[in-house]
Amino acid sequence: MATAGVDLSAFNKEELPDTSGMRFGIVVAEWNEKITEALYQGAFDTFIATGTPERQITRINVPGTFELVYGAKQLCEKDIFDAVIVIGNVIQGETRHFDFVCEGVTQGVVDLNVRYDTPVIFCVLTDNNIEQSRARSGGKHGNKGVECAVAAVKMAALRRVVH
Ligand SMILES: Nc1c(NC[C@H](O)[C@H](O)[C@H](O)CO)[nH]c(=O)[nH]c1=O
Ligand SMILES: CC(=O)[C@@H](O)COP(=O)(O)O
Repeated sequence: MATAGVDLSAFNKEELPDTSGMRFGIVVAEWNEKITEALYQGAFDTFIATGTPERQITRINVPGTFELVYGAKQLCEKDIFDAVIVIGNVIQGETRHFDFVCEGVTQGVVDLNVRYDTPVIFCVLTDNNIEQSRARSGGKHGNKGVECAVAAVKMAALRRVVH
């Protein structure tokens, strides 16, 4: 099912656990910052809405999506977060660079989820154009940052159950 027809911002707070005792890390790419800042705000607001104290949300910035993996690795190494979200926006240009950035961050996040006990949530928009990015960062399809924060909360709760 594609994003079209899905509201990425839709969630029922009552169906989520209280996050007052949880800590979340958010790694934000500076490339396409208008998009990544909107994604970050969606994620941050969702954590606050589910009860996370602001002091328990840690943000770090990296230059671009390709560096998200290194940033998330630094947070995972601390082993203090219930979940980490990586936020990026990759937009197709004239060359195949798009493919390699997307492949690199995708495989890197997979590797982090295998190597560390901290769920790393993939909040990377990989779009053909800026219009698609706008639509998924608070536009007609909602905000993927919200969707990914909900995923982070659910995975954090799962991690506590299985521990
Ligand atoms: N074109 C985009 C990039 N490119 C930069 C890379 O992510 C990386 O920072 C560079 O190759 C140095 O390692 N990054 C994005 O986040 N979005 C793009 O559209
Ligand atoms: C994803 C990218 O790195 C890309 O936007 C860069 O653009 P180009 O392929 O035209 O160099």
